[in-house]
Order: sequence, then structure tokens, then C-alpha cells
Amino acid sequence: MNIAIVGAGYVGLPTGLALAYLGNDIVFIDVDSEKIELLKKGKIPFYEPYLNEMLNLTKDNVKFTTDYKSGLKNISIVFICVGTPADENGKPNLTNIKAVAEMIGEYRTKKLEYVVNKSTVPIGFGKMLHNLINKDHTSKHIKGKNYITVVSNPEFLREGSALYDTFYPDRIVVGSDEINGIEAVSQLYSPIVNQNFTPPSFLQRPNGLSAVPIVTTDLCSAELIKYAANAFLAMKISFINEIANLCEKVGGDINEVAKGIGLDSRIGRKFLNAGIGWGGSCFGKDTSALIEMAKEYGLKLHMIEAARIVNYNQRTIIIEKLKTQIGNLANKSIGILGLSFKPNTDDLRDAPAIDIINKLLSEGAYVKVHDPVSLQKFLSMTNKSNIYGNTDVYKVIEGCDAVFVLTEWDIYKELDWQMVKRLMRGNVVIDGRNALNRELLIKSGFIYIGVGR
Ligand SMILES: NC(=O)c1ccc[n+]([C@@H]2O[C@H](COP(=O)([O-])OP(=O)(O)OC[C@H]3O[C@@H](n4cnc5c(N)ncnc54)[C@H](O)[C@@H]3O)[C@@H](O)[C@H]2O)c1
Ligand SMILES: O=c1ccn([C@@H]2O[C@H](COP(=O)(O)OP(=O)(O)O[C@H]3O[C@H](CO)[C@@H](O)[C@H](O)[C@H]3O)[C@@H](O)[C@H]2O)c(=O)[nH]1
Repeated sequence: MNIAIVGAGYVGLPTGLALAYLGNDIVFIDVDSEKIELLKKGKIPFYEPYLNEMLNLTKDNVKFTTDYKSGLKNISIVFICVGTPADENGKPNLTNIKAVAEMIGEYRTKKLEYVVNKSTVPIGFGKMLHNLINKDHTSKHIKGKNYITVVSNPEFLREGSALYDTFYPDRIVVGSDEINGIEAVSQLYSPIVNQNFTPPSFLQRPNGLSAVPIVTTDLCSAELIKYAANAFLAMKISFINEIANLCEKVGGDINEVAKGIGLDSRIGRKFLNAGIGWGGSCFGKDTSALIEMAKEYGLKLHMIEAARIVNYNQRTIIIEKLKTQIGNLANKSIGILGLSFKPNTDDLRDAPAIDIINKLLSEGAYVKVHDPVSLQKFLSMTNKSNIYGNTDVYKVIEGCDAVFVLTEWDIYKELDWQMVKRLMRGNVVIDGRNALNRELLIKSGFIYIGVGR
């Protein structure tokens, strides 16, 4: 199958490379010429495990271009994977995806039959997309173009395990109001649904996985499934964080509580890790989009609103905890270990670290930062004075009054705490992800502060 992937980002690249690995010919179309040039040279423009290896394996089946006209030649399916960031009112900004629809409308050939949307869009957008793409079809000037079926195929991959999640998803959702769309996209995914492909060495199939459920549904339901899934996960994290805050007051260890409730199969242990809360490109923007969408129908989404409040409060509470230990932050040196919103990614979108750093700076602290992959990206984004970064974690720790761990990268779990103790000026370690060995730190002479413990 000849497939175009529009948007070579965190979603588009893993999706396209996986489809190429399964035997399809893929053209990536992206407006970012720098990104396309890097990809043409075989370089992945951001950090995501195994994408380099996958690009190497599929290089004969993939092409990269900024040009829609040549990109869409001979293409029968287009996947849309462009960003839909929140605008200043918390609503999804649809400028990119509307521009894509215009370009597809303009440059599609007779061969093009299906447009599959993977971008997260407001409920009902698929219908609008259908009208935008097919607008010539209903006019007198069909210009040799044929009718296009729109399909919603929301994406559930997690950054940091994007390829793994693409090959071994919990489910695949395919929504369309036209049965041929559902059939064509289901067919495309059949190697994954039936798990009848030979996995690359770096992506071993999970034990016991023999088939992946596929949910076929209408356009609107597919679009809502995406938002509902993210909202539920976001609420689950905020729930455990709220219980963690209670643990701190009444006594108790949130890890024990999470274990105790997580063993109930109706609840499950996943996404019950307490800490500084969620960040990233999705939970924040998607919960806000859902709230705004519901408002348009006169509905208030109380639980999702509460989840957001709890989440963003965690970023303040953690600083209050520091202040109870070391008092006023003016002229204090504070180390930040971890900038990415979670490990195994360089993504800094809505990263809790950024808010926490800004709050520390606003209170007059001197902030020293480290991250194994996103340090340079962070430093190039910030124009603030009073920030020092170094790729050597021990140089960052040196002279600090307190150190925060904000992303649970393995290297922080494996620090030489004796050396850290010698290097620091103070002795406060704030574990924003409950990732460190608390007993070891206390034994090494630190004041250890976790979340809900
Ligand atoms: N990042 C995730 O983990 C994730 C997971 C599931 C769903 N999603 C959703 O998928 C969509 C894409 O997210 P992402 O994180 O991959 O974004 P991204 O910013 O990493 O990538 C989007 C790409 O689209 C390109 N682009 C923008 N406008 C374009 C245009 N008019 N024509 C061609 N290319 C264009 C950009 O240059 C960029 O390379 C969003 O709607 C997001 O909500 C993201
Ligand atoms: O128990 C937990 C689990 C996660 N997090 C935090 O939650 C955020 C999001 O984590 P995760 O969901 O693993 O990362 P994303 O890559 O943002 O993936 C989410 O958002 C994507 C974009 O929509 C969806 O496709 C995925 O299914 C959904 O998990 C991160 O800051 C994590 O640190 C916690 O605080 N506690």
C-alpha cells in the first residue's frame, strides 16, 4: 500500500515507520524543512527509543518531503498526524490540521481513497474534515478527483515507548461513518491485530500476546474515546496524588496504599504512581479541550476540572515542602535532576520541571539543572539568568542546598549518594517521583522528602 504520513513528529514517525516495517511504502510530508532534511540524512529529529534503528530497517520503503504535490502522488491512504496544541483558551488549535485538509483537497489524485486522522481533534471534527476534503466533489468542478472516506484512528502511544505501543497496543480504534473506511483501515492493521509479523530484535513481543482487540465504531465515538481515555488516566493520577497528600497529613505510605488498592482488578496498579503529577503534550491539553468542548453544550465536567486543579497544585506543594526545610529561597542553590516530563523522552511540553523552575527563580533561587537528554533543548528555550546547566550530574549537584528529582531517569536512582552528600552544601533531597531508595538516603544522612510517604 502507498501511504502518506502528514506530520513526522512523535506520533507520525513511529506510525509511518511501523507501517513501513509491515511492508507498506511510506512518504512522510512535513512543513518543517529542517526536520525533513535531518530525516533524509537518516537522523531522528527528537529522542525516542529505537526510532533510529527502525528507520535503518525501513530506509528502502520510506521517503521524506515538504512538498504535498509530489508527496501525494500515487498515494491511496493519508494519515494525518499533525499537532493540535491548545490555544490560549484551552481549546484545540486546529490551524495545522485545517491547513493539511486544504492541501489534501488541493493535491490529492484519483488514487487517494482514505484520509485517516490520528491527531487528537474535537468531537465532530472528522465530519468537518470530510467536508473540507471533499468540497470539490460536491461542486461542479470535480477536477478529476474522487470521493474520499474519512476515518478516525486515534493514537494511544506513550512517548518513550512509542514503537512498542504501536506494535503491541492494548487496542486499535477505527471509527468511520462509512463501512469501506473501517474495512480498509482494519485491513491495514491486520498484521498487528493478528500479531503475524516477525518483530525486530529490539521490540520483543510481550509474553502471551496473540491478538490485539480492534474497536470499530463511528467517527464521533472514536474521537471521544481518545479524550475519555486520557481524561480517565489523568484523573487516576490526580486521585492517587490527592490520597498521597492525605497520607502526609494522617500518616501512611502512598506506595503501600497504591499497592493495596491496585491489586483490586477493578482498579489496577498502573497509573497510581504519586508525585508531582502529569505533564507532557497530551493530558493537559486534552483534559482542557474536553472541558471546553463540554462547556459548548452547557455541561461542566466536574471530575476532570478537579483532576486538573489537583495536578497543577502538586507543582506548588513540592516547593512549599522545600521551604519548610530550608526557609526563604532567596540566593539558595537548588538542583533540578530531570527536565523531560517523563523518562525516555526529550519532550518538555507542559513538563512539571519548567513550572517548578520558574517558581524557584521567582523566589530568588539559583537553579542548577540536569537531564540526560533534554538539557540542551531546555537551555536553548530559556533566556533566564540564574540558571546553570551541565551534562555532568555531579557538577549540577555540587554546592546545592537542596536537590529535586523531577524525572525518574535511571541514572538518578543509581547516584553515588556518598559523593552527593560530600558535594552538596545542604542535605535536602526532594523526590518528586518517589523513585529513590528512601532508606538508603536517610542512612546516608539526607533529609528525604517524597510524595505521600
Ligand atoms: N505525542 C504523543 O504522545 C501523542 C500520542 C497520541 C496522540 N497524539 C496527538 O497526535 C497529534 C500529533 O502529536 P505529536 O506529538 O506527534 O506532534 P509533533 O509536534 O511532534 O508533530 C507534529 C508534526 O506536524 C508537522 N506539521 C504541522 N503542520 C503541518 C502541516 N500543515 N503539514 C504538514 N506537517 C505539519 C510539524 O512540523 C510536526 O513535525 C496531536 O494531535 C496529539 O494530540 C500525540
Ligand atoms: O502513575 C503515573 C503515571 C504517569 N504519570 C505522569 O503522567 C504523565 C504522562 O505519562 P504517560 O501517560 O506515560 O505519557 P504520555 O506519553 O503523555 O502518554 C499519554 O498521552 C498520550 C497522548 O495522548 C496517549 O497516547 C497515551 O496513551 C497516554 O498515556 C507523565 O508526566 C508521567 O510522569 C504519573 O505522574 N503517575
